[in-house]
Amino acid sequence: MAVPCINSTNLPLLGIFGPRRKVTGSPIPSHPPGPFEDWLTQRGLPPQKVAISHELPEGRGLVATRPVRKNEKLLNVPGQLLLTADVALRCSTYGRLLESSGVPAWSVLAMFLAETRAQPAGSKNEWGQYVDTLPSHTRCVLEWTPKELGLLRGTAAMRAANEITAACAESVAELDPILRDSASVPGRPLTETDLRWGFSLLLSRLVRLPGKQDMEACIPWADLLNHSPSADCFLDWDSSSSSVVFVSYGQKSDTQLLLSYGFMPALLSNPHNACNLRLELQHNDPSIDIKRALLEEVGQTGSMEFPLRLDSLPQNLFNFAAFVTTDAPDRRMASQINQAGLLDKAPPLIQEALGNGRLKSSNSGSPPPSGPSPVKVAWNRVLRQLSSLPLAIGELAVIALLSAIGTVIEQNRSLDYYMRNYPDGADKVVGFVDWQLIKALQWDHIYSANYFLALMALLAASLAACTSTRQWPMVKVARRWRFAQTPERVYAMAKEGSAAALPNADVRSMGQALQRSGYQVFLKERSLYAFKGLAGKLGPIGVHAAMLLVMAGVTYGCLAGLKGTVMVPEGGDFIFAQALSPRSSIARPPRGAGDMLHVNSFDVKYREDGSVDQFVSDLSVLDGQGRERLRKSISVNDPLRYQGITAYQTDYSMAALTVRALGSPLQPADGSAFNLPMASLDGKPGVKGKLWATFVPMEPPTADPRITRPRGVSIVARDFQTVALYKADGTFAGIRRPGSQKPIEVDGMTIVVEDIVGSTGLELKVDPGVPYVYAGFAGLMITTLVSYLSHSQVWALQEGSLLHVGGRSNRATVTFALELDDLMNSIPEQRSTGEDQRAAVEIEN
Ligand SMILES: C[S@@+](CC[C@H](N)C(=O)[O-])C[C@H]1O[C@@H](n2cnc3c(N)ncnc32)[C@H](O)[C@@H]1O
Repeated sequence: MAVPCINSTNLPLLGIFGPRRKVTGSPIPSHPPGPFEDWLTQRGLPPQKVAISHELPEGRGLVATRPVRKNEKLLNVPGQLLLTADVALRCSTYGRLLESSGVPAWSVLAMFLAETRAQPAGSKNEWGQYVDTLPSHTRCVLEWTPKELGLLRGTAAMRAANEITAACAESVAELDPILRDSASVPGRPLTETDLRWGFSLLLSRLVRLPGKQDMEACIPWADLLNHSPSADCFLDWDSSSSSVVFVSYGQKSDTQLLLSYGFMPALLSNPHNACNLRLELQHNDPSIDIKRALLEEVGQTGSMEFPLRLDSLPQNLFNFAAFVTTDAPDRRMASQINQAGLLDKAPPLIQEALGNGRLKSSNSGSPPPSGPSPVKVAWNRVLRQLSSLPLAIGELAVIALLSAIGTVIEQNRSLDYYMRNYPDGADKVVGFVDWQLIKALQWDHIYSANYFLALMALLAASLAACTSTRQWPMVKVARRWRFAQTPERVYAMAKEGSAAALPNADVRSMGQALQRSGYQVFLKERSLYAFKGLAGKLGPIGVHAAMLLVMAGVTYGCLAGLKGTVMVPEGGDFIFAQALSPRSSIARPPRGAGDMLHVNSFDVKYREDGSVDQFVSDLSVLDGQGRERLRKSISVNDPLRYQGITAYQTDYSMAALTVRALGSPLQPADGSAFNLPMASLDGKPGVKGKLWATFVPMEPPTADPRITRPRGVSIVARDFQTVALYKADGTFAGIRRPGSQKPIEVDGMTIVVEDIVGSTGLELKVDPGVPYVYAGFAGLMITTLVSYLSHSQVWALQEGSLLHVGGRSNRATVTFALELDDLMNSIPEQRSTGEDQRAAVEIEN
């Protein structure tokens, strides 16, 4: 007699051994044997220690009829009582159709149950007696109305319910052609409802028998055993009297029992009740990349699901939680995530895990590690906050905003300038910007304002923190040689990459091929690890370093630089040091600051249409002895550079008007030309744009107190091309081109405008940060390009004549897959050795 030997620890339905512990309960009467028991006996069921009872809280079930010893066999079910798919195919009217359709075992059984149920009484097949005892409803999810299903909305059970109903619908659809055929068979034609009943019966009764290669079967008699979550795997019983025989259907959660079996254990009575908890790496974790890389090494991803049960917690949940929360992830912690098992005592572990983030499970036997010092924890926290991406983006945004303000508002001008251009009161620029606000917020020198410099320092700290907490550890991980010791590891490492098993291939040939393609190859016995493009991992660090260099250069330039503006008339000169003022107390004048700058000439070049083309100053640098050290004509965007000092052409002015004015008391007796100083009318009421003016007196100065304003001709110039002359009474007299020698008679004077003497406006700068800024930008360009290099890794493991190869790349994955394909194709095929052939024969045998 074949006995289905079922162990309840890995089996959904039955246990056949006695209980591990006693339970108490009132004796429950068993049912007197009826036709079903007779049928069972006819089919070889031996006398049992249990009997059917119909008066159980769970409905029908089995009760023990005498005391059962611990580990005693409880049920003996003969082989001919197993209703398997093979048996069903043999007994079914649709056997051939079912066989040729290739539907799975559970569809065959569902069809057979439905078919048998539909057969008319008296002409049922040999399993009719059994099928007639089956309940017409199981209350499993397949019988729920859409409204009832809707109650699950928003719960994890909804997904499971959908999966079950979808699987059933798919199976029913597969059986549809056979259903249609059932109309031609004697008896009632089968409907989808019949089939669904069959499937719902199987959901609650089908057993998988591990001892019989996981064969699926319905087992009359044994399938009358009810489930108890506290059955302690096998049975609950009362040794004193007939007791209810319970079996554990397996360590099932309430949801599983509700959906598949149509009942729920009493609240909190099911220690196997579980709900899945998903833990993920935190997106703002500065170590997220390194953690991902470490998890990949151990074949995990950044997200894991853990079944939470009332009685125990999965050990690796804590190890994963510790890994997620730690500031110092390492390989050892990552490898502990794969530790299987359950913890019985969770709370202290939880505290420790979340307290210091470096928990080891109590099962490991060793005392928990002491953890990092509070200073280190605080330091790590600061680093983590600093390296947060949102913070860095915020810093950059504020710097960009302040830079925009600095671009719009002229920098380092006089207070007078700001008072004139940003008046207070009703004329505030854009309604709120006035000179007081500009001064208060240091917008007149925003790039050297203390808060701007502090912001730059903060950004620098963010970049440095990101480099040390994220990028450098990533490089360290990438530099490690990681050999795969099993084929599974090869394929796990190559996850989302390319992998293949090459027959008759040699790991050394693979190594040579990789080497030829520029990989660095490491071979350890049968295992190979190769990589290239490590620079791609270093690139981002270089980008950060270059940005830091640029920022350091800018800051150094701001603090240690000197600055000044001068307006020098043609022929005039000045000593650099006199015009330069330090930007902070640490600024030192450069070596050439004691030398002199002489303006040989200043010229304005005009286009044909009269518009200004360029301002050109011819400058000479003279040393203490008056020797010319450098001469250069500078123009806008083409400055003079001398020993760290840069002189830019930025402005111009009119210094004097050279005239001859016959009739004026200023006219020298020899009739030669003389200079009249010109004054800027910039900012005067009614004046727009640049305007200069001078005055030619008609009379000598008088001591008469009644004459307060001398009389004379006003000459006004907007550019170097023309001047306008106005009579003493203010009326317009005429226009003249300087140098045209054309005289004009005004108020009794004959005036000839010879020339306008210009002044060149120079901006002087000493910026010791410039070399660093340039170097930083050069580095930025190079490292940005380097960052785009792919970091590719390949693993290979020799297993007999089979070579397992896997690889992945962080960029250009398609190109990498093609490259790896080509490499694998290029490996010469090895002839199998005699040993390999022997091994193959043994396996076949
Ligand atoms: C394998 S059968 C057990 C025998 C079943 N009571 C019968 O009368 O045929 C599984 C079904 O029994 C019922 N059942 C089993 N254990 C139960 C329990 N502890 N509470 C309520 N119903 C239970 C459920 O309807 C379940 O779908």
